[in-house]
Amino acid sequence: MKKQVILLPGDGVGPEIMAGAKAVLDAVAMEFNHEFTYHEHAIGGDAIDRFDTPLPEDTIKACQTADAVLLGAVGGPKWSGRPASGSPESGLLGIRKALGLFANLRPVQSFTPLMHASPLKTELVAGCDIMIVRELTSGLYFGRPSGRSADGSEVVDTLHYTREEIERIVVRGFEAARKRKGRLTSVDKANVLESSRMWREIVEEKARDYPDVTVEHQLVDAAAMKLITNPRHFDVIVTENMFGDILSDEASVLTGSIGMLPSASLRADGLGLYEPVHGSAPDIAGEGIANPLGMILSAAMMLKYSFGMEEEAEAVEKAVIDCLEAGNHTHDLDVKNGNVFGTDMMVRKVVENLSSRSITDAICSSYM
Ligand SMILES: NC(=O)C1=CN([C@@H]2O[C@H](COP(=O)(O)OP(=O)(O)OC[C@H]3O[C@@H](n4cnc5c(N)ncnc54)[C@H](O)[C@@H]3O)[C@@H](O)[C@H]2O)C=CC1
Ligand SMILES: CC(C)CC(=O)C(=O)O
Ligand SMILES: [Mg+2]
Repeated sequence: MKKQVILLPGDGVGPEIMAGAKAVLDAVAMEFNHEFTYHEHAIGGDAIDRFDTPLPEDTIKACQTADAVLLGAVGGPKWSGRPASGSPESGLLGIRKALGLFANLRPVQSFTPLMHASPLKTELVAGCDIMIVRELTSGLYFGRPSGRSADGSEVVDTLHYTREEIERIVVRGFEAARKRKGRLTSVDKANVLESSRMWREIVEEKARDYPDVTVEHQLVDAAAMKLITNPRHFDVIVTENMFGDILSDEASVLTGSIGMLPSASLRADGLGLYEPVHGSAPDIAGEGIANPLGMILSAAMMLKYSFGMEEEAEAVEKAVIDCLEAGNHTHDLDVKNGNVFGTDMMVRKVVENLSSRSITDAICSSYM
């Protein structure tokens, strides 16, 4: 199959891990006889520096006509003085909105070789497998008004939803639960927020169409606690944009590192943008030590969700697990034994599990 992928490396560790995902996709293309072509475009701080805007028109146009988009990360201290509306992060919010990517899937699973890398007890973490379904193009990150008064003494952000926006993400949550263990936890703050009350009503309405799914409601503060005290309780979590953002970083602790978590941001027709859950990690950028696995697993999600390449996606996931089982890891994973590798060597270990020695050498020599 021929597929055109837009690469948005962005800032900080973004370009370092993007190179790793591309190497893994090159291995998949060779092994499964596909042709992936890549076009790189600017976003975030990189786009501010080069084009004076965090989201150039050209980037939006390229993404709109692509088969899928891969994104590294945006942001960093270099651009921290800018107003929210011109920040690197606004470029990311902007591309999600421009492409209509309302459904953000964030799978969180505990990997057996990393069980001891989590600060949580192994008996709590073992067997965790959660899918966070986060609403991505509305809610608190997009509501208007948002801003500061002229004299600087007042600020406002707005949590706004239409019925249709809640319905479509709730349906995604039910659909995901139906394909998994059949349990849906809707997370809200209905004891305080009007938006959450409507969210709850809609979940109850949609539940009638999914008698095979067991539904519960949890308040977000209690859900944050239960994610740590009883993570295996959860199957699918469906929630508002900011709640999902916060809960997914928290849930990453179950896996041992935020560097492990991938995500897919999807539109109804299957167009997707794939990115790791973490940010640009400015504290380690340029050191060549970032964990590339969240980015690589995001590329696996692209193969599955945008290209329908289930077998190829499973091959990448297996290559990652085999790499970890061989004792390989990056510095962020607090594993006692084994080899601590930098980004490039970790990528090579994954590519080795997909390809012959000569192909691995060819791919990695051009990339490292
Ligand atoms: N999707 C995106 O592009 C996101 C961007 N950001 C932006 O990133 C910048 C930094 O934000 P932070 O709050 O520091 O969050 P962060 O996720 O970038 O980093 C948090 C901690 O996790 C570590 N970390 C993150 N990714 C890692 C990886 N792949 N390997 C090893 N360690 C890793 C970092 O070194 C840091 O100690 C900010 O400008 C923020 O707005 C934050 C979250 C998401
Ligand atoms: C705009 C982003 C920085 C929000 C975020 O942290 C995320 O999507 O994970
Ligand atoms: Mg986040």
